[in-house]
Amino acid sequence: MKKSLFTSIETPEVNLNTLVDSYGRKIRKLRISLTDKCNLRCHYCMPLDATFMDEQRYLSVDEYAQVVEDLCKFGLEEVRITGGEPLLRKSFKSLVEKIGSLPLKKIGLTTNAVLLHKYIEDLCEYRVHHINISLDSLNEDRFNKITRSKNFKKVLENISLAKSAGLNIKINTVLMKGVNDDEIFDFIEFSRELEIPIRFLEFMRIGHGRQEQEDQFISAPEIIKNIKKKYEMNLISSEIDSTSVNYRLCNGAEIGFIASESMPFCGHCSRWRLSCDGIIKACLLKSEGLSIKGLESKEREEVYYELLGMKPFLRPKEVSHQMNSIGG
Ligand SMILES: Nc1nc2c(ncn2[C@@H]2O[C@H](COP(=O)(O)OP(=O)(O)OP(=O)(O)O)[C@@H](O)[C@H]2O)c(=O)[nH]1
Ligand SMILES: C[S@@+](CC[C@H](N)C(=O)[O-])C[C@H]1O[C@@H](n2cnc3c(N)ncnc32)[C@H](O)[C@@H]1O
Ligand code: SF4
Ligand code: SF4
Repeated sequence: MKKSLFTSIETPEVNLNTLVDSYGRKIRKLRISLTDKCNLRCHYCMPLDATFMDEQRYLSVDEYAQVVEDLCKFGLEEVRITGGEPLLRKSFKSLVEKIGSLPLKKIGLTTNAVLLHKYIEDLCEYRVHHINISLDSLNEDRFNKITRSKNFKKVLENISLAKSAGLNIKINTVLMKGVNDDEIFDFIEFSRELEIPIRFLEFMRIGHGRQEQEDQFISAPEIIKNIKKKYEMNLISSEIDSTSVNYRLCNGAEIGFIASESMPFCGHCSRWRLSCDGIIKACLLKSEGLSIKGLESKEREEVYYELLGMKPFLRPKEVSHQMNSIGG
């Protein structure tokens, strides 16, 4: 691994410290996982009898805020709250209240939306305005089968509620061959009608569904070819470190593709992750990370310095850990 560096550009007025690695990737986004637990059991993500860590190991609200505050000094701009299911965390409200007071440009939440109705006001008030919601089927039976739950109506209701409250919503849909790939055009219509962008995620080789991944995988280029038979697609410009490539269709729908398998985006990756037990990681697909729990300010800085050298340049092939354990 090449050595990494902090850059420091000082002027009389400002002190711009940024975290830039030796490949020129600036760390400006942090994903924080609030729990590895979940109230659903999406079959590609976790088994029915999943086991979770002891809550005693969780970071406290102050510990999360400390790391975010540290990183803000080094140029952090965005935080996305995830899990497991982040809305299960009992201290969710105090966490967003604290994070919302920090100098971040954008705060997001990735959720299955089952409990979203409880927190709409808090999200609006504490600047958590970018909500990505997982929805893998528009068919109730199928949704319930994929998630091994009975929450379809609640999730749809909560999507509408969040949209009416003025939150920026995006839908995340993992497309799986023989499971939900016959719904692509229904999803496009749903997105157009509700005026909510939808992103189709490639089924990644991570988590519980790794065995099925090979059979059920459909690549983004394959889906695009299919959609082009019906709609003209115009590329929309996105931030260079965006996970998705986005298009406007001729019917007005905005759709995107997160093609982590067929078109990895590691070259512009700007993300670090913080797990609920205080392990800070440079990559979603790497097991290695560094613990920041209980460290003093100077020691945390040393951890950030070391982590800069830990982000792979090429997408790792073998992944042994679960998505919910690191914050998907
Ligand atoms: N390989 C890889 N996949 C990622 C990364 N970040 C997100 N993803 C994938 O993208 C999916 C959706 O991520 P979201 O939680 O919606 O976050 P996002 O796309 O970064 O969110 P925006 O802020 O809306 O751009 C995740 O479930 C992963 O499958 C990453 O750093 N590497
Ligand atoms: C791990 S979940 C955590 C947040 C929340 N529970 C949710 O479902 O949005 C984050 C995202 O990861 C996606 N995901 C989980 N396992 C995946 C896999 N093997 N391939 C692609 N996406 C996956 C989910 O569909 C979801 O959109
Ligand atoms: S994808 Fe999200 S909602 Fe589904 S089991 Fe995993 S953590 Fe839970
Ligand atoms: S695989 Fe790792 S390095 Fe590549 S984009 Fe994802 S988190 Fe970043």
